Amino acid sequence: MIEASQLYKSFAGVPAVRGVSFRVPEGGRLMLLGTSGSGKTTTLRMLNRLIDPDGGQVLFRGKDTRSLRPEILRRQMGYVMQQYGLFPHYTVAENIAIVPKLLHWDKLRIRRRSEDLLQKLGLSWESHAHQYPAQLSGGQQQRVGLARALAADPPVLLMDEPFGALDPVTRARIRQEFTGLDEFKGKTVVMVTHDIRDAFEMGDHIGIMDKGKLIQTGTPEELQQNPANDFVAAFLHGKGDAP
Ligand SMILES: Nc1ncnc2c1ncn2[C@@H]1O[C@H](COP(=O)(O)OP(=O)(O)OP(=O)(O)O)[C@@H](O)[C@H]1O
Repeated sequence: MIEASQLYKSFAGVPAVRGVSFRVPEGGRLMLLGTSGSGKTTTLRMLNRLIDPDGGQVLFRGKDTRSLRPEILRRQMGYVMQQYGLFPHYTVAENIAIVPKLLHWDKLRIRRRSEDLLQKLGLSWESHAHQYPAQLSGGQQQRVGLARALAADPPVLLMDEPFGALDPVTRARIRQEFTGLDEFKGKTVVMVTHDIRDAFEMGDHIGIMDKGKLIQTGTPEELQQNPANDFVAAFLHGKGDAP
C-alpha cells in the first residue's frame, strides 16, 4: 500500500532523515516511535508530499508519488496534525467539510457525515458545529481534527502526535474511543508518536527512529523480545509500562 525506500532529507545541509525504508500493507498500522528530532515528522510528511525527499522514493499502491498530483494524493491520505492543526477562522463544521467540499459532495451529504462523526467522537452538531477552534478545549479540538481526517473516508491516515497535546487521562480516553470507531477500522495508518502506549495500543508494527534513521521495525512483541540494540531496548524499557 505504502512503500518508502531509502528516503533522505536535509534542512540547510543538516540531515534530518537518513535512508529510511519501510512497507505498510493495506490495513497495516505502523507507529514511528522515537526521541524528539529523530526525523519522524519529516518522514511522515514525505509520504503525502508535504515535503519532497532529497533522495529515495515513496510508492502508493505501486505508483511513485512524484507521478501523482499532491492534492490527489492528500485526498487519499487523511492527515491529523500535531497541536490539532485546525484552521482558526473556520468553524468546526467548515474545518470538517474541507475535503468533502473539494470532492464536491453535496451539502446534505457533508452535513450528515459531519454530524455523524461529531457525535461518534463525543461532540454534538448543535453545540459545536458553529464554534471556532479557540472556543473549544484541547480535547475537543483534537476530536475535531480526528473527525476532519476521517470525513471523506480516506483509505490512509497519517497521524502526527494526534494525542500529544492532551493530558494523560484525556489522551487515553480519546485514543480508546477513536480506535474503537468503525470508521478507523481497516484504515492503513502511519502514525508518529513519542508515546510508547500510543504505539503499543494502536500499532501492529512499530518503527523505532533515532538520529534520522529507522533503527528497527517489528511487531511490539518482536521489539520487546529481540531489540536490535541498546538504544531500542533502553527506549522501550525507559518509557517502560507498555503491556
Ligand atoms: N522545516 C525545517 N527546517 C529546518 N529544519 C527542520 C525542519 N523540519 C525539521 N527540521 C529539523 O529536522 C530534524 C528532524 O525533525 P522532525 O520534526 O522530523 O523530528 P521528530 O522526530 O518529528 O521530532 P518531534 O518529536 O520533536 O516532532 C530536527 O533536527 C529538526 O530541527
